[in-house]
Amino acid sequence: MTTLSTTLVKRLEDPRLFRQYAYVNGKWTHGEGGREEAVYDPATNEAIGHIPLLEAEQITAAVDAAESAFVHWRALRADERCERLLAWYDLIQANREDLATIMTLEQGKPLPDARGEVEYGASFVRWFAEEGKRTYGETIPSHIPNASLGTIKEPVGIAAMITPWNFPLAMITRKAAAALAAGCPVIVKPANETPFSALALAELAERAGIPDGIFNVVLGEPAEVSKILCSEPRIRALSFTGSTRVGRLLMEQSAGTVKRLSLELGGNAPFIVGPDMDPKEAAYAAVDAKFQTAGQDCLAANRILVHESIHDAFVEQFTERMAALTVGNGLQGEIDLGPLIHRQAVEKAAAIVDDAISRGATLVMGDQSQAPGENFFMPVLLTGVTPQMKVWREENFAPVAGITAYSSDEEVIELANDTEYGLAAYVYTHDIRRIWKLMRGLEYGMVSVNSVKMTGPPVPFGGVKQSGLGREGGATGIDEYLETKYYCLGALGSVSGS
Ligand SMILES: NC(=O)c1ccc[n+]([C@@H]2O[C@H](COP(=O)([O-])OP(=O)(O)OC[C@H]3O[C@@H](n4cnc5c(N)ncnc54)[C@H](O)[C@@H]3O)[C@@H](O)[C@H]2O)c1
Ligand SMILES: N[C@@H](CC=O)C(=O)O
Repeated sequence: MTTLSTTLVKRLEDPRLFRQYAYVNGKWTHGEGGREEAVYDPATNEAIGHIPLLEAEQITAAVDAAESAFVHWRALRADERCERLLAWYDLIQANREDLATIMTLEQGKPLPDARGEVEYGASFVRWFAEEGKRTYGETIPSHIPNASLGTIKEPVGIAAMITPWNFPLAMITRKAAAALAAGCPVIVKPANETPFSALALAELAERAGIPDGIFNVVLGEPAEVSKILCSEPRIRALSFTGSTRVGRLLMEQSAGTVKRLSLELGGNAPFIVGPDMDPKEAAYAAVDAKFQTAGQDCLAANRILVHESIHDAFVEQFTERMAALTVGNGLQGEIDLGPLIHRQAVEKAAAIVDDAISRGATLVMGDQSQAPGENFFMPVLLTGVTPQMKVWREENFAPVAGITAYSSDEEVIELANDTEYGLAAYVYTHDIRRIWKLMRGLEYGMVSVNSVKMTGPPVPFGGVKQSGLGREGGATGIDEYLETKYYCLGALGSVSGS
């Protein structure tokens, strides 16, 4: 296996967090077929390490291990699982700096954002550690003479998790902590672009005393591994975060084993600005909501819909704020936007901008000759965006902002809903009647009013329409990994209150 890159060796306080193996049944595992893949720093295109591509039998071995380990893990008391999860949480926090460095190197996001993601990811571990103690069943007033009825909650079984590269740590912990707290073993398949954050989490899970076979990280050719995970009958739940395209595919592949599915898919968020808003306040918020993680965020404000009465003032303020954004290597200094994940993402962004211009949009800002490297894309502002353009129809997943003017609440609701996606929407207005009307009229799983920040452990995160199924986080996130068992205790004699 390749040696550690010198950049990483120098930067990590604990180099054992950087692993170039899969993690199965508590063992660091290489690929039995000898296949491997390089992982690149998107800022420099330098290989930072290699990962093994496991063979089919090795994926099945992970399921075997999870199946054996499940027996003991589910039998632990909820407070015992809570203690292991809290130990994991403490270790993630204690190693925050190294985890952030690994993340910036493999994903490209600026170091302060990576630190923020570690914090965010850890917060789900603490949340679900506690929620695991509150998986209550219920008693049901009986309609059957002399019987007691009720429900108990039981772990669904082995849970597989397939996660994306844009949030390489938090998208794992938001799923895995819920499953582990519920008593389920977990098999994670991270994105091949960003495997090292997942492997560092595995190292810390081992140190936290999470038993062998309970937290596994498998690596391989994505379509190959996913097919095995989806068709494996012993895997009872599949939780996926990623594109709607791949989500549909996994749904089809899981039909044969009728799995419990949680799907956190793409978004195409509208950002609606009412006529009563201060253009500067709204424009600054819109810049924040669009350009985080260089626009590679499922919550990114893709379609900015501004009331015609303040459109020009808004564009002026947006442009001014946007001009101050810095683009560069996330490890160096005060950077707002890192690189995109790879060259294809840059090409896709350029094609979306060209398409918009060819259909009549105006390019207000975004000079690509200023890009500091092959995988960088300078932030773009387009005005005069219409529903016919790709920038409107597709989740652009790039720092490309499109502004459209509208004239009435009815029109803006129709425009905002004109998409197959339904993850999150932003509303900026202080008019309470307008807030209520928009909140109710928008076909989205999450609506954030006058706030860019909307996520966190207590929140039932998720979308409607083709943005997904189910919710992660919050009081109900753990239900994705629990079965309800109904019981009827009959022939009890006369039961008082039945
Ligand atoms: N709703 C949410 O919470 C949320 C959060 C983060 C990202 N996302 C979405 O994720 C997408 C970006 O991430 P991405 O590019 O990694 O998504 P992606 O769908 O390409 O990949 C996601 C995962 O699926 C795997 N995969 C890719 N092709 C596959 C195939 N043919 N068969 C099986 N597995 C395959 C990848 O290796 C990765 O692990 C965006 O659409 C974004 O909106 C959604
Ligand atoms: N920002 C989102 C991830 C989407 O890409 C989150 O908080 O979950």
